Amino acid sequence: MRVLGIEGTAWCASAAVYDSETDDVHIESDPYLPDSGGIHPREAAEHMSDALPSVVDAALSYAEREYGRASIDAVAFSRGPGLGPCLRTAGTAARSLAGSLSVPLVGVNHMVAHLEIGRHRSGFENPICLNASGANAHVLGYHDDRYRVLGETMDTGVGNAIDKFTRHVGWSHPGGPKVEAAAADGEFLELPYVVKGMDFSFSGIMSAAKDRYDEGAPVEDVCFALQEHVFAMLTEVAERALSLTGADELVLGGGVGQNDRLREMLEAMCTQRGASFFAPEPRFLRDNAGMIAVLGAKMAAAGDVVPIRESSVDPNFRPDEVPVTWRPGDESIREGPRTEHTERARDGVERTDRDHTGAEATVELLGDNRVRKRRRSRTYRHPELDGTLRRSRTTLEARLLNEARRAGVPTPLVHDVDVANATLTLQHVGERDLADALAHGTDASRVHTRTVGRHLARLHDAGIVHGDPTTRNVRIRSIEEPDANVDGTIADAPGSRPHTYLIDFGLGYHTGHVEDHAMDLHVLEQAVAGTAMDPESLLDAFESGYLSVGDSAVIDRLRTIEGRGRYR
Ligand SMILES: C[C@@H](O)[C@H](NC(=O)OP(=O)(O)OC[C@H]1O[C@@H](n2cnc3c(N)ncnc32)[C@H](O)[C@@H]1O)C(=O)O
Ligand SMILES: Nc1ncnc2c1ncn2[C@@H]1O[C@H](COP(=O)(O)OP(=O)(O)OP(=O)(O)O)[C@@H](O)[C@H]1O
Ligand SMILES: [Fe+2]
Repeated sequence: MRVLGIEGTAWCASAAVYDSETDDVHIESDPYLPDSGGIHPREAAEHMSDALPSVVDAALSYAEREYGRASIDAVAFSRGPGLGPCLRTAGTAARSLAGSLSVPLVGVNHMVAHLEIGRHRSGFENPICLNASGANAHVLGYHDDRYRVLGETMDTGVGNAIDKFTRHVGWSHPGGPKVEAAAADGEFLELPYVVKGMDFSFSGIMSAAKDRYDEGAPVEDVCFALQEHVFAMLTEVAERALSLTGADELVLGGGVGQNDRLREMLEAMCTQRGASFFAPEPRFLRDNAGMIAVLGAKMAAAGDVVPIRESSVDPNFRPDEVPVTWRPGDESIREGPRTEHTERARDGVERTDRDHTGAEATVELLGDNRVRKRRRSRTYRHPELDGTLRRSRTTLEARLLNEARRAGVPTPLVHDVDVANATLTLQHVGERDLADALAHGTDASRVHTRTVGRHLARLHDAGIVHGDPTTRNVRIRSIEEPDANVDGTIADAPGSRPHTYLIDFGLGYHTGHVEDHAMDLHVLEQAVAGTAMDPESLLDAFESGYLSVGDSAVIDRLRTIEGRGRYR
């Protein structure tokens, strides 16, 4: 099959021809470069209408030369996300071409295309994908017929964040390559580092970077520090996603993926944990119609075409809204191939009797009902950032584990704290992780998730957030008669051992803000929705547990967070 792809979400007017027999992708692009400042939506739309006809002509001439007349079988275009006026221009061009060539039209989600091109070029079966583009930043995994958003930016996209800093220092758009060049001569300085579970935010680090520059720090140093912090955050969340799902393949997508330092960090992280990493070549990372044509061919082959009258564009098109028609539905990130350590990590009850390597730490069983948790040095991080993070998270975890227990939330006892070696000796609790139980979808899982809701509400009431309440950070003990206990009350029976514990408080902090509390719930719900069987009833149980103790304003805020168009 041969597909003509059209890309026009924002800055890049592009057309491509993909031949699925030979796997050849020919791309013609004409970028919009603003004279000053960032991307102006009106100028970008004007560029799109001026430039698109000629790149389409060039792509069609190529197709005719290579494959002969009438060689195109379908036209694929980006339906969103992106700037409305640009999308509409590209959509109109695609519709009229499909009409004049008398071929079907395929509406492609641009972010899924960034992901699928990596999967296609790598040959990986079931990777986690990190999309690091201008207007977006998220980690995705395939589960239950959709690409689930496992984590994402809570404010701007990663490239836009970097571009805002370079505008502040007076550099022209795009800023990413300039920051990369300047960073080569820079030295480390400390900036904020914000990871919440698998979500992250850039606003704090960007205003701190501007402040450091305004205070006279050398711009090379600020650029160096920006890259070290921002890319370490992305690498950390990618590793967390691998750890949560047990996947052992990672692909990178998006324009910021052209950055050597980001690729180096991701490569190092994957090597350290025995996973495979792939980044497509730069022409497929930045916006391009090649990725639209390649995904368009897969969709067309699956019959996933769109009638012209239903082909309107969607500036807020999220990747998890796309029904994935071109992959077998029974594939899931949960079922992905396993490395030796994830095999051990995912084998159910026996897991507790073995040592374990998490995203951050190695947990060793010591006998005597104790475990030793050591935060390993991560070679991808700058040594200074690495040391600070490991030490501060160790101290914080010890303190918050104790405070949480005083607030009535079951946590392991802290037997010993060795900050210099980033090591804690803790009570061994529970029999397995909630994540392993959820994969089997039993009634008892609902009891446990309801209890997690109550635990988080108690924690929040005490002014603490967990910061990373994924299903790997809940330890459970089996409940013999789950049906008799569906209200989850047995944890409270006097003298009984708890059946649900919270662990891993290294990302926790003190706060009374409803927004921060709601983020905790969001992290838990993303983890459940992204990996569990029958997530709906689990989420209901979780929220009713939370409401039985906590503030309904937090649940209201959670709905707002979920509904937010977060990309700016
Ligand atoms: C919706 C769509 O229009 C949007 N497109 C987009 O963001 O363009 P993309 O090509 O994926 O990424 C552009 C960004 O990529 C950054 N960039 C390019 N080269 C870079 C480099 N060497 N280092 C860091 N950032 C780089 C630029 O500064 C710019 O912010 C998206 O994919 O989110
Ligand atoms: N006190 C404990 N009792 C029993 N098992 C534990 C305990 N602490 C940790 N574990 C086991 O070790 C695993 C990793 O621990 P933890 O989550 O604290 O480390 P981590 O590296 O921060 O993990 P991640 O970042 O993947 O959540 C847990 O999922 C759990 O299976
Ligand atoms: Fe893009």
